[in-house]
Amino acid sequence: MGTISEKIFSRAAGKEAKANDFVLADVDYAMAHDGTSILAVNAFKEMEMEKVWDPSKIVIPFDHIAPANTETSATLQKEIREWVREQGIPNFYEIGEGICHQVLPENGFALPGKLLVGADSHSCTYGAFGAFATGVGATDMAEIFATGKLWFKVPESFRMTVEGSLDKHVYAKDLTLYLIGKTGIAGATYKAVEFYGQAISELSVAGRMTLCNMAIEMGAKTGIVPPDEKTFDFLKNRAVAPYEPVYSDPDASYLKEFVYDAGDIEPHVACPHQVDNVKPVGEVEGTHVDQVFIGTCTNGRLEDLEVAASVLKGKKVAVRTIIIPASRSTLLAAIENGTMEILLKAGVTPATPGCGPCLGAHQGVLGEGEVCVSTANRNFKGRMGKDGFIYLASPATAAASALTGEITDPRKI
Ligand SMILES: CC(C)[C@H](C(=O)O)[C@@H](O)C(=O)O
Ligand code: SF4
Repeated sequence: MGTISEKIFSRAAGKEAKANDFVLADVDYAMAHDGTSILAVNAFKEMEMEKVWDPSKIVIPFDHIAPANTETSATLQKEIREWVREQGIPNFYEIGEGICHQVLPENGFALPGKLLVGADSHSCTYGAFGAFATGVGATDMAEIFATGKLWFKVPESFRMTVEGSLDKHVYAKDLTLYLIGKTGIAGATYKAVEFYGQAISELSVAGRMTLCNMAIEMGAKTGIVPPDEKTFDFLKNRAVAPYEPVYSDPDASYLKEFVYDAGDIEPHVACPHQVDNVKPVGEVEGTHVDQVFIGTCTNGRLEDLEVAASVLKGKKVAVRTIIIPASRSTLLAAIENGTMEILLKAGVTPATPGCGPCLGAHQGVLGEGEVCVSTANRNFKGRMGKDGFIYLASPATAAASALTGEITDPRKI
């Protein structure tokens, strides 16, 4: 019978949908942020549309260059705010509320069985809740704004199982980088990757978000973790609508199945300039570091900040270290439980919840030849400054490297 994707598309298209079918599907929630909504809004206006299909289903967070860094971005943001007001879109999140991929789950939009589409490639993050969630371009988003529908080719699915438990000092990010290293940046192109196994069930909700966030980095259309009690607990008092969890059938058909052993996974880093250039941290230990960045939609959640604090507690960073909580509520929680104080005393520089320097626009871009250990999801050439070098790592590895000024195995701190 069906995979999770086939089942979600069957419901959303109102007829049985199988892998490779083309379907016109009803989108449950649509997201566009300050970086992409202006393009979508312009395309929407060009279509001579007046009203969006359903203002309550559209979510607009301001996170990418927030607060604005130039007059141009300030003016574009002003135009989006005006459009949001005109359209009566209630789910608008101002600068400082956080990164779109944190804001949607926290506010209960990322729900099992739903179809979510975002004008951002890391919208696959919501698959951590058993949704089918994917990124589209601005003109597709304009189509959704207008009609609430979009054409999809139902993806074929991969089944990735990670058996056993991760070691104590190995985190969701290490697991994710390991899987991307095995699959390659194009190894799962246009596939939906379903994740199974003990190591996946043992991941926290935040860890599952880290994993699904980076599904796109193996080329996947989305990554999906089947929802369980942890998911339902997280959604209690948050879900904006009733939802129905969807699971694959025992005889569902997968294009490929992969089985990995969590015991084989150690701390990993993705070396410049490609996300699948993944190595165990030991192979690059000692590499000089100029900046450490802990944050983003991949690893800016409370547990990530807590891990960093556990490494930095009572010590001082040796290089400039920027820490950006993924959302206002993450920042508040980190203040309330003392995490923020530990980090500040260790010498880190905080910034407004949002994307920060992740996309190379502001708040910590790199100088020529500089090296950054970052907890983000992309390390392409030019990503954080045109001649910078980015090593992607877990918050533990990033914090350990901040203490020494060189890439450091967190197990040795
Ligand atoms: C700006 C936006 C379109 C982009 C994306 O889609 O991923 C950004 O979030 C990124 O991570 O590069
Ligand atoms: S934090 Fe980085 S990867 Fe995530 S949405 Fe923002 S720019 Fe994109």
